[in-house]
Amino acid sequence: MATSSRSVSPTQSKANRRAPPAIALIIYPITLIVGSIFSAISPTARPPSRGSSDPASALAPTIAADINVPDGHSSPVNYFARKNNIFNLYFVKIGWVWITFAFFALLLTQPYFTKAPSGLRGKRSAQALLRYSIVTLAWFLTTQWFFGPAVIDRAFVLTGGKCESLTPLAAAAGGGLAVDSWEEIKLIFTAAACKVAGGVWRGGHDVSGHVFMLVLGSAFLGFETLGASRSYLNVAGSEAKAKDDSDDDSTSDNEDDDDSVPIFARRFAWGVAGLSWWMLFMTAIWFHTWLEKLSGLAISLGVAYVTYLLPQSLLPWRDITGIPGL
Ligand SMILES: CCCCCCCC/C=C\CCCCCCCC(=O)SCCNC(=O)CCNC(=O)[C@H](O)C(C)(C)COP(=O)(O)O
Ligand SMILES: Nc1ncnc2c1ncn2[C@@H]1O[C@H](COP(=O)(O)O)[C@@H](OP(=O)(O)O)[C@H]1O
Repeated sequence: MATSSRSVSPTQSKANRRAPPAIALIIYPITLIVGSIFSAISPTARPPSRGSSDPASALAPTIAADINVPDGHSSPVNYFARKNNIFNLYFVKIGWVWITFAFFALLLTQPYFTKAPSGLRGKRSAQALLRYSIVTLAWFLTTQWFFGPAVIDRAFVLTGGKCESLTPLAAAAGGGLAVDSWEEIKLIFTAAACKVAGGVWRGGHDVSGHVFMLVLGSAFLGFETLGASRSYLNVAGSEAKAKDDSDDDSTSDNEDDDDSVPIFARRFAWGVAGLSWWMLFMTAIWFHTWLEKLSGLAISLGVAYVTYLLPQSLLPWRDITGIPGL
């Protein structure tokens, strides 16, 4: 890397001061640590069979002891420990739809985009769309498809995991899959195909898709909303100052400006980010091992770093992706 791109010019340091704060990301490890500690010490979260004498307990999932056992296998005491809780079904399981809606709501309503000086408007929107594309591509490759099974599924198989408790008959009947031998079923090797075929995805390192998606999605919305809000406050502040300074006996032209739509869009985006955080906390308490949560967190923070923090120090990258609110 050229040293010149790392040296900090006055303009750059001013830009960095206005950039979204990296320290905000600390909320994610804290959430996972607090959730995991709670799950280890709470009597409701800790099943009686897994006492402190079990040396593996620190690495094991808690009440949902086998997270990949199909629904109905156990009846957790807490509503949020159920896989079929309404927030999991209609919010997390289609989480990228909510994140996409919230992002486009910002893009179409925020003065930072809609009231930008001509020339800047297109650039800001294109850079925001690029940032959306980067995080969407990362989400897509990690959880949905990576030239075949997703990164998460490949990691699971590579670390020794497989689809168990599955008979070819059950597979054909349960999933309607055109397979007639166990070997053929194993070839499918995605968590979704295994579940559809009535099997249990067991054995390997199961990176938490929930942790990955909820951290990435909420960080993305947090950075974008914060950027748009800061810019809004600056614009509003300077407009108010200009208004004060001017000779103002006449009625203001701005009186008919309606801020309710941009404000609603920002609240909606914060709402999606906030609910994502809450579901992350629930995942931290009720699902997965420490290590599986950590790997989901590491991948998502890596993507957030490349998209939002690297541009603060690497000028050529900043010129491409931009920084929200600048
Ligand atoms: C100029 C803009 C271009 C954008 C595209 C750029 C490149 C992106 C490349 C491909 C992306 C294609 C799809 C983008 C679609 C965006 C719209 C949608 O959100 S449709 C998808 C809806 N699906 C979801 O939201 C699923 C979310 N759920 C999950 O990911 C998983 O359930 C889980 C990870 C949360 C948990 O996994 P599980 O195995 O436990 O279920
Ligand atoms: N906060 C949450 N609420 C409900 N279920 C959750 C959850 N976090 C994880 N799970 C469930 O735990 C399993 C593993 O999740 P992941 O690997 O994505 O983190 C998934 O089960 P299913 O795949 O049977 O739905 C998922 O639905």
